[in-house]
Amino acid sequence: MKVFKFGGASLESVERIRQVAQIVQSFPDEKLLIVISAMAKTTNELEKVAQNFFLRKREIAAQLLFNIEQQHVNVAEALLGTKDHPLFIQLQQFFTEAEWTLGEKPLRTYDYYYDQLVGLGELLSTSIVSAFFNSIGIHNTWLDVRDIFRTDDNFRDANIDWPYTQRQVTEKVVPLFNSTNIVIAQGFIGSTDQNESVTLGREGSDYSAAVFANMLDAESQTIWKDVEGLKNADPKLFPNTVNIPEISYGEVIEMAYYGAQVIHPKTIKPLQNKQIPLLVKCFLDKNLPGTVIKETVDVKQLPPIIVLKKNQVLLNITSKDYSFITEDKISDIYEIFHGLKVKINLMQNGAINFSCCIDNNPEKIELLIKTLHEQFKIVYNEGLELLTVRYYQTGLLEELSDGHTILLEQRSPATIQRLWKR
Ligand SMILES: Nc1ncnc2c1ncn2[C@@H]1O[C@H](COP(=O)(O)OP(=O)(O)O)[C@@H](O)[C@H]1O
Ligand SMILES: N[C@@H](CC(=O)OP(=O)(O)O)C(=O)O
Repeated sequence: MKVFKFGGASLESVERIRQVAQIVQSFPDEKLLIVISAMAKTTNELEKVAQNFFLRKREIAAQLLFNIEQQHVNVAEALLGTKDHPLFIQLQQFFTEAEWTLGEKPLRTYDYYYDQLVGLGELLSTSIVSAFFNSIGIHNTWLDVRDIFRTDDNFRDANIDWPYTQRQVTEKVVPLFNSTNIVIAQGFIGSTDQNESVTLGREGSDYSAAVFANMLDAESQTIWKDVEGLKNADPKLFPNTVNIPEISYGEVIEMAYYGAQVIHPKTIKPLQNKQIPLLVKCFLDKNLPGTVIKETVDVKQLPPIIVLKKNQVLLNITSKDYSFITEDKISDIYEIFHGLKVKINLMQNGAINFSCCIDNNPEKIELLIKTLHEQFKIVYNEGLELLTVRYYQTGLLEELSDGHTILLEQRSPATIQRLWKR
């Protein structure tokens, strides 16, 4: 059994979906559990639907939803060559359910409504791909992953109930492979014990695939991307990147921790626990070697690994009476960050101040500053970038930093981080 994951970029257009079909066809007789994300940009569009609904701008929300419907119906029609197919009834049902949600008064939290609306993207994309595959002879079974992945009600970042979900996988998913070679399921979503839809965090489909791989004891998980494999930096941000043929789980966890937006940070643990290799392959050319992520790889083989996080904010936190920032105060500061679920990307403390760098997330930052302000004086600086280089070399570091004003720096033998203003 292999687990495949196709992300939004691979479903960007009718042509790309046909390319995905060709990849799947090149694995005849394999048992494949295929996890699929929403078509490119759909999740962002659905977020706008949720925001407008919550702001009680129902007409705008309904119009945005209608646009998404049109776009999906067009793709489905282009792939199937007809509108006379049960798929269109299924799509209609999904949209009717979303319209019911839009008809409600938003009495519960934003995160709850977000999850009821935003997971729609994966239900649509999987239904379309499944129907298209069946129409061209790639026989498969469509699975509603909300019947399998049981989570808590931590909406927008739900946690999987592993024992319950494992039982569901064993009792409901494994038997499907007696009558089909291919099962298609949604990434990113699950459901609570009250049958409320949840999402697992943005870009969480890699993680969904890893949960399946773990629970199915898969021989490997492959994530199909628009890049030749895992590279030493994001090729959209840096020229002259190189492909990394082999890298360890630990190193990928570090990359994700520092903000590399290529593999979801939660993906590795379920795979590492069962020593399942993670392959990163290019859907544009499946013959490229890609990257193998496994337990041990000699770090001497690795090039310098570069991660750049944009849109950072530096907070300088000082006690109001200029007293020392000692352990008790640091503990208060941590509690505030933890309570508001704000991740610190870099921190440093001096005698009377504590500096830290966080993502500029407008949803959270206002409340964070307000809460910190009750005890501390806050100065903040926006529009910054955080560079992390592992296995750094001086020449490269100076080249990358050239012309930038460095506001904070931290280094260990393996890693350097620099927060700068361009
Ligand atoms: N170190 C890296 N190696 C390769 N790609 C990277 C890296 N860091 C960031 N990326 C970006 O990840 C993108 C692919 O991931 P993503 O857009 O999330 O795909 P999908 O949504 O289809 O799964 C690439 O186009 C690339 O710009
Ligand atoms: N569609 C969701 C989940 C996901 O993982 O997408 P992708 O595989 O395209 O990053 C998102 O955009 O967050």
